[in-house]
Amino acid sequence: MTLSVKDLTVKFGGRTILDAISFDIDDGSIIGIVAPNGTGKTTLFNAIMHYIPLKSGSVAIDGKAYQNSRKDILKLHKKITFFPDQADLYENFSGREHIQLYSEIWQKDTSRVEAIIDMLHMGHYVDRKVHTYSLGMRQRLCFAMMCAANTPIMLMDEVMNGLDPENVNLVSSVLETLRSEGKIIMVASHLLDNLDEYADKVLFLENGRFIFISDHHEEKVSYVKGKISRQSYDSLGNLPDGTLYLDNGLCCIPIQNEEEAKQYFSLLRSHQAETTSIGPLGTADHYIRIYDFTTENKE
Ligand SMILES: Nc1ncnc2c1ncn2[C@@H]1O[C@H](COP(=O)(O)OP(=O)(O)OP(=O)(O)O)[C@@H](O)[C@H]1O
Repeated sequence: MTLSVKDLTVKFGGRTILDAISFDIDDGSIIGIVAPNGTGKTTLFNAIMHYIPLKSGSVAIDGKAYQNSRKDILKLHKKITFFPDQADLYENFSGREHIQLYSEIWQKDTSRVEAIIDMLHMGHYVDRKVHTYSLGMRQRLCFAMMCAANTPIMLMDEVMNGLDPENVNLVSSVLETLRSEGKIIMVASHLLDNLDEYADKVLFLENGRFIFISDHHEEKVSYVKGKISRQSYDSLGNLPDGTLYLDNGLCCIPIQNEEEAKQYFSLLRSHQAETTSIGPLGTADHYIRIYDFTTENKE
């Protein structure tokens, strides 16, 4: 299965939020979408779902484009689900009733309900009414509802919101299981390091377009990284092309081999660098590089 978005443009009151965006995603993929607040991540999901009527561009699954008609939208929603909004939960229903409802509507089969509850460790609270749930409990319920709908394409907006580290790990591992079952999953998230753990690619949105794609399957340049003051950085002397000094004080020096790694590691340490490490640039590093306009590259 392939989800194809072509030339998608969305404007609100003359302001362009998405500017002729195009991409294809094949099954068995998790794609992260990152950008600062208010950039257009949710708008992209709303447009794919046709919650916003498409005026320009198309959304197709396996080459079939879906129009704005009620009939087409119903067909589309059988294949794609959007992470439920916590505000849409029924306060006087139990978690189990929500999971059953989603299973009935999308799959006409409730046989997986118990397995989903076990998988997400919800057994101790799922029979209580939703109005007694904490933020994290509600979030896990919303995720369980998506698992119950079990559509081939899943749009996860801020899926990790309000989850503690243990539950972030749990939901991350379930996302990986869903990918291995062949799902297409898009995750808009501000948990940047977490995306590095499971996303196949991370797309960076700015001014209505994806301006950078970090492909986790491509071979990456390795860097020696360390946090140092601007003053210390300026006194480091000649550094290789491609060295970055990010606005959070992280100095990233590209290395070709172990010898260079040792050389620059010692150099950073001798300049009182904190938290030195070696590795490729992660999503968080790219985020600072891309969205912080005071970032400089050293010649
Ligand atoms: N229905 C709407 N009418 C007018 N403007 C809207 C509408 N929905 C969103 N916007 C605007 O579009 C821009 C993008 O909003 P969107 O919710 O897509 O951002 P986001 O990247 O998901 O942000 P966040 O990280 O805060 O969730 C914002 O400036 C927002 O105010």
